[in-house]
This record gives sequence, structure tokens and C-alpha cells, in this order.
Amino acid sequence: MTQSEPIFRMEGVTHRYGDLTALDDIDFVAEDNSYIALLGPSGSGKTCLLRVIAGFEKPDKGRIWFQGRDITELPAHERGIGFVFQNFALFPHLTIFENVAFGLRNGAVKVSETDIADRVTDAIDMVGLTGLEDRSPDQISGGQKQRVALARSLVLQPKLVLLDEPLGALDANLRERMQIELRAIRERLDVTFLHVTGSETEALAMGDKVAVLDQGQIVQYGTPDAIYDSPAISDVALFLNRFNLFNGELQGDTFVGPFGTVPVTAAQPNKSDVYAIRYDRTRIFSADAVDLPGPALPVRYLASEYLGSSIVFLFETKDRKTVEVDHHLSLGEPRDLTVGENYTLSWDPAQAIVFGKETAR
Ligand SMILES: Nc1ncnc2c1ncn2[C@@H]1O[C@H](COP(=O)(O)OP(=O)(O)OP(=O)(O)O)[C@@H](O)[C@H]1O
Repeated sequence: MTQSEPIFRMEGVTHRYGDLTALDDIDFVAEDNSYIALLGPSGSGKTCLLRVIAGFEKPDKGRIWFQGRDITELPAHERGIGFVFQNFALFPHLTIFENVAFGLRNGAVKVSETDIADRVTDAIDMVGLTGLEDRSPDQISGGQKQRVALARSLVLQPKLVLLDEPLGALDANLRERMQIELRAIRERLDVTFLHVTGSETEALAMGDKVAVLDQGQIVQYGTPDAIYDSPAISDVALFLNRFNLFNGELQGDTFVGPFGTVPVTAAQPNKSDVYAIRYDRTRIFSADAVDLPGPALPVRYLASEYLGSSIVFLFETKDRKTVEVDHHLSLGEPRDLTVGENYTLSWDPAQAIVFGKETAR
């Protein structure tokens, strides 16, 4: 992948629905030829952001540039930005071939029948559907419909394609396969994909970069590694679903939490005081262990779940908060635990991330 000039840029974009600010002063840049995942919880403004970029909604404030041109006032059909909807939105009365050809036949620029045939054939080949051209949408599977929707967009040779939860309607197996295919298809074309998802696993697996949206603001934008290793605020750590988060109080260079008072060397600015430690960095000790690597959190063991390459252990603190430990099986067999028994959880304090209303002194 090459990272070059941004193909797309928005500055200060705000969009309101009545009193509700769905997009709040968003600055966002998308590089040419890259896969960007847009992650956020339900209602954070993901769809609204895509609709504003596509031109289906006009922002109340701010400007949008695409391929060096200000497109803020340009209607959707003149933007040259592709859009793949979650529900595929195929025309049921048209064949697969005609569904893919639709944009070429109905676009502003007249395209010859020979060119239509060539481009549609190429696009259908690109998404691996050669041979199914004459079927109708009700004669193909969900995954194949998704590919037709993608081919219909790619045939117009856009430089930016917006995908709104493109894998949301597929079952888990197919979703994983399509994740790999979507990345492979994009890599073969000189195109940027902006892929909206509510799934942190999907965002981290697919994006060259991930933008995290929260309450209409992009709160973090970086590589999956950077987001995973250093979430900017505690809400990002929460969406990632890989951190135990403890509320408490940051007092100068100590944090007072359910594990007692522990020293803190640095804290990230946040709306509240939160201590975060990753599931896979939390370790299990017996209740009376003394030789701990760091803080001591007393817990009761609840249950475990086998996930193939790791085992997830669930515990409960005294104030009934669930705490998770991920034990990767490459580290060897985990210890035997008894449901209902007390244990101590601990971790290397250097691996914790502390968020605070005031930064640590
Ligand atoms: N047409 C509309 N009129 C009024 N409010 C709207 C409209 N569309 C969206 N909203 C509101 O704007 C906010 C952002 O909505 P949006 O659909 O962009 O969220 P989302 O992140 O895509 O959520 P989801 O993952 O559930 O689809 C929400 O609070 C939503 O209720």
C-alpha cells in the first residue's frame, strides 16, 4: 500500500438533525489507495458521516474536498464516489449483469455497448461472480449479493468507495471470508475504501487505518496497532472490548481503585479517572499469593469459555464487576480453577493505561 496525498478531506463538518448534533466539527483525511475502517457504537454518527460524504445530506457547516476539488455543494450523482449499502439494494427485476451495468447505462456520460460489456464483465470477474451474469438477485446467495453490490459500485471506477456495514447481513463464516476478499479486491484496484462497522474485530482486522467515532466526533484515527496499544480515551478502550476498565480516583501520582492504591507514571486526559489493563495482560494467582507483579485485585471465579487459540476466564470483583482474563494457549496450559473460589488478579503496572481528568504529576 502506498500512502500519498489525501484523496479526500473534510474540515469542520457539522451536521444536525433538529437539536441533535449528529456530526460535531469533524476534520478527516483519507489517503489515496488505502483501507479505512470507521468504527463507532450505535448512534455515533457513522451512517450520517457516510451520507454527508456521498452527498445525500448537506452539512450545516464545514467543507469537503475530493480529488483536489471542493465538492461540498455538488449533488451525489456528480461526486464520483461509490456507495455500497448494507442491504445491498439490488434491483430484483434485473439480471446480475444488468444490475452491475445500471450505473453505466444511466450515468451522465454515454458509454458504448461494447465498453459496457467489457467493464461489466471485468467487474463481475473482479468480485468472482463470472458465470452468474444471467441470474436474478433472488437466485444467488447473500455473499454473492454483497459482491454484486460491490461490482455495481466498482464498475464506475470510483477512487473512493463508501461501504455501510457491508458485512452486517452475512453469517459469521461468510463475514470472515468476505473480510479477506474485500481487502484483496481493494488491493488490486487503485481505490480507497471507507468501511463503516460497529464491530471492533472487523475494524482492527480490515483497516490500514481505523477512525473511531464517538458522539459525532472522531476521537482517534490511527493504525489498528496504535489504537489497540494506546487508546486515546477510555471510551475507545471500552469499544475495543479488550480491556478491563476500573473507575477510581487519580490522585497525583497514584490511582485509587478496587485493587488498592497503585503508583502511576503517566495519565491520558479523559472525562473521568479510569484505569485500564488488557484482558491478555491480566494474570491469575491464588487468593493468598504474595509474590505478585503489581496490583492485587481480589476476585471470585465465575466461568470460562474456550475460543480455539485462547481461553477466556470470567471473574467478579467484590462490587460485582465482571473482569476478563484472556489466556493464550501458546503460553501453555492454564491453571485449574474452581468455580466460586477466590483468586487474585494482577499485572505488570507498566502495561496499564491510566486515563484521568487531570494528568498524573
Ligand atoms: N433522519 C434523521 N432524523 C433525525 N435524527 C437522525 C436521523 N438520522 C440519524 N439520526 C440521529 O443521528 C445520530 C447518528 O445516527 P447514525 O445513523 O449516523 O448513527 P450510526 O452510528 O450509523 O448508528 P448505527 O450503528 O445504529 O447505524 C443518532 O442519534 C440518530 O438517532
